[in-house]
Formats: sequence, structure tokens, C-alpha cells
Amino acid sequence: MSTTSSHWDRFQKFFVRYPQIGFSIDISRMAFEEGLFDSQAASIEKAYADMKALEGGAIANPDEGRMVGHYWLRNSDLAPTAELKAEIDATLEATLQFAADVHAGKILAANGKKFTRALIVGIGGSALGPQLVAQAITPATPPMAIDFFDNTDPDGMDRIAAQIGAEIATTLTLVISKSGGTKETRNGMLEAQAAYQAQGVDFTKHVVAVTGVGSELDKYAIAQGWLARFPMWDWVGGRTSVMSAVGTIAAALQGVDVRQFLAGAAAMDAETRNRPTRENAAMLLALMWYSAGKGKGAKDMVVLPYKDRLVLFSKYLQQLLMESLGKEHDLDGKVVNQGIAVYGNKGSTDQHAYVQQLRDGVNNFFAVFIQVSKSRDTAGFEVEPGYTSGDYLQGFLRGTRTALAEKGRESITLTISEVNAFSLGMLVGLFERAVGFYATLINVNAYHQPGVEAGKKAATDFLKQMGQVLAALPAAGAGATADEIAGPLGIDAEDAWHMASHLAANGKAKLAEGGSPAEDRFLAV
Ligand SMILES: O=P(O)(O)OC[C@H]1O[C@](O)(CO)[C@@H](O)[C@@H]1O
Repeated sequence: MSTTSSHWDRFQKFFVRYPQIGFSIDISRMAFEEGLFDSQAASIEKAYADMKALEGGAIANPDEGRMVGHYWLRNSDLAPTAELKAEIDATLEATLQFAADVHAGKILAANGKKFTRALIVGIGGSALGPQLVAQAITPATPPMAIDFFDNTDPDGMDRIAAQIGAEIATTLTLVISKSGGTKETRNGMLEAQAAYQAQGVDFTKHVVAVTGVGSELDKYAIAQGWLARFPMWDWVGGRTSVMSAVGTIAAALQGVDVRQFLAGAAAMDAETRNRPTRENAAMLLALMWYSAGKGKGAKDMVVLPYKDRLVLFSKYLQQLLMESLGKEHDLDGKVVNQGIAVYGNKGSTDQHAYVQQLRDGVNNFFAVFIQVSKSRDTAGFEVEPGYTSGDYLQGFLRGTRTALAEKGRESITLTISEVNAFSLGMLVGLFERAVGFYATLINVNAYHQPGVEAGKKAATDFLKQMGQVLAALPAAGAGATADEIAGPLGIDAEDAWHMASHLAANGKAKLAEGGSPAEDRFLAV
């Protein structure tokens, strides 16, 4: 049999489509053995059972003692109690109504004018979902422009504030934080507040909180009398919160058909909940991750959507997979150091960047191509007789897939008919379920993130010590070296040097540079 016909046979065997929702998955270019389905049969069954229990309201996040309910957000009938269902429905309705009232001018800026822009303050799961939605499925001319403070970088915020300029008088800010205690978001909120104040605008009349009831942020919003507050629940993880108020309010303000977005995810949930494994796209994805990485994340996932609108999808999946699966311990407490590294951008652009290495370099990845059938909404345009830009985009995708396969580089191809609210919901739903299934296959808790706490704690210590360093700087004389500053404070000299250097770079200390860091001398200003 020729290579071509064997590819064709394998394609037919491992190509699964859901025509009613315009989706297909092709795993034929993955190098798995068919025996995988049998060898993993017990784990696969357990994954289905775990997912069923999770969707039924089990404590699927044992370390934090929490339910995991993001599937209920798009089908509230699944919620384990009538109270939860009512809360989900009421919150969705309230966010949509709020956005409609903003658009209709029923909720106005402090100057009596309609809001023209939105500024989202949030980080991680409290920003990535709204950013993905804004990039992928907002209308070309959305009812409101949108900006993000998704970091504590003052320069980044200054640039956005400068772009907003006087329009801050008609800008609505959403401060989004599940915990309500994330420092980057707290800082972003205070910076936003200052930007409003600088232009004499009452911040409290322009700001909405999306946060856990009773959180620090919630209390602050109540004390200041903010425009509105919407709840986040402890049973929704930040990285799966795009279908909660976190995502729905920003999306609705942007003119996105939120119900279609939720319907897409619900449809994918329905397709992948009960289907047999060989037809179950979410389980097939999880199994491909398992086979490619030998169940240990040995291969990275390179996400290559051939569609500009999906450029942020790899970034979104990076958090979804790496925060969910990147775990030190398994559920039995054994050290496993699991995870799957995710990166990517978009095709064909990336063919002119790192695809060279993918084809010829270290074979430590598998690609996930995302193919979008419909090229454009507007009339066709031929770049040469008989060919459109969209034909080229398709040609480059197929060509790269073939070129990778020729060199034994694995790939999965997902196809959607077009990028819209429904199909984006489908894709998000697909990967969420695949992550859940894969977590069972490798026996980790996908719903906590203990690792991020270490960095937060170390940063808190660093900042506290930086205050001590500032206070300890000599007011006169030749200044003090990092060793001289660190000694009495009982802190690390390297840290002290970085703290003092940072203070000096930002006008809070004076630096007399020596021949080496140990000879640098610092003075108070
Ligand atoms: O919504 P919050 O509580 O501000 O958290 C933001 C992000 O920070 C993390 O907790 C990681 O530090 C993510 O899981 C989360 O999405």
C-alpha cells in the first residue's frame, strides 16, 4: 500500500466529526498505537466516572474541599441544587441586563453621557477569558472599546490610560477577581481609581466588581458604593470562569451573543459526555496528550490556529492546561511533577518564526492545528487567478501538517466551520473536558494551584524587606553596601542589592556605582 493510501485509510479511521455542530477532530497524524484504547481502558472508565461525579456536584477538588461547577454555567439544569441553579441563572441574567442597560443609556456615566469604553482590571483567569473573547468574537465595530489592566506594570497602565485620555469620563471599569485579594488587581484598581480622580471623575459611579461574596474587594466595593457587584463562586476556578460573570459581563458589553457562546460549550459538553471513546473528541484529545507525552508531559503542545481571531487561544490554553496539570504531587501524594507545556500563536505567521525548529529541530512537541473552514464574511477576492488569500491559508495549514508528518512530527487537527460565539464556546468546552479527563488518566487534581502561592509569598516577603531596606538607607556619608544594609536586617545580601538597585532606579535611593555589585553604595534621597 502506498504511503498516501495508508494515510487516507488512517485518516478515515481516526477522523471524527460532529456535523450538527460543525466540528471535527483528526488524530490520524498522531503516532499512537491502537492498543492505547485497551491499555488505558480502566483509566478511561475512571475518567468518565470522575467526570460524571464532578458534574453531579462531588467534591472534585479535594485539596480545597470544593465542587467544580464550570459545566453548570452553560447548563444550569446540571447544578446539584435548585438554589445553585437559580443563582447561576439570576447572575447570567443580571450581567446581560446590566450590559443592555449600559448600551441603552439606562446606566450612564457620572456626566450623564453613555459609556463608550470598558476597562477590565484582572489577571490570569480573571483576564484571559475576556481577552480571548474580545479578540475572537466581538463584532468588528463593537458597541464599546475595551482595554485591560492585566498586570501591575505601571508603564503598561500608563500607556492604556493615555490612550483612554479624556474618554475616561465615559469609561466603565470592571474589577474582576475571584479571591478579591490578588495584589496585581488591587494595584490596577487603585491605578484606575487614580486615573479617574486625575480627571475629576467619580470612580465609584464608573466601577463594577466581579468577585467572591465577602472578599476584600467585595467589601471595598460595598464601602465605596460601587455601581454594581456580581458574584464569583468558589466552585468555579479562575481558569474556567469565562462563562461566569467574569466573562459574560465583559462579553455582553462588547456586543457578543453570550447565550450562543454558552450554547456552544453546552453542545460540546453534550457531544463529549456520553459518546464512546473512539468518537469522543475530549477523550481522544486527552488520550493523544497521554500517548504523545507518555503520560508524563514529555511533549509540549503547540497550538496553531490558522485564524487571526484565535491568536490568544494558545495563551488561554496555556493557563488552562499548565495551571491545571502542572502538579508536583498526584492524588495519592506521590511526587510526579506532571504537566504539559503549551505555546503557540497563529498560522501561517508562525511558519515564518519557529516552525523551522518544529520540522527539523528537537522533536519534543505535538501540534494542534485549528482549521476554520469559512475563509471570510465578505465577498471573495482573488490574489491571483483562481486563488484567494483564504485558499493560501488553507494551503499553508495542510502543507505544514504534511511537512511535519514527513519528519515524524505529530499533529492533531481540529476543524470548526467558522469563528463565532458558538464555535468558541465549543472549543473552550472541548479543552476543559479534555483537561478533566487527562487529569484522571495521570491521577492529579486539575482544580487547585498550590504552586502559585510560593511565588506570591516570596514576593510578599521581598516587598516587606524592601520597605526595611528603604528605611535603613543611610541619610548621609558614603552610603552603604548591600552587605552592610543586609547584615543588621538579617536578610540576604543579593536581595538587598536588588531592592536598593530598584529603589535607586526609581528615584527612591541614590546609587554610587562601584566596580562590582558588592562595591555599589546606596544612600537615602
Ligand atoms: O481571580 P483572582 O482571585 O484575582 O485570581 C487570578 C488568578 O490568579 C491565580 O490564582 C494564580 O495566581 C489564577 O488561578 C487566577 O486565575
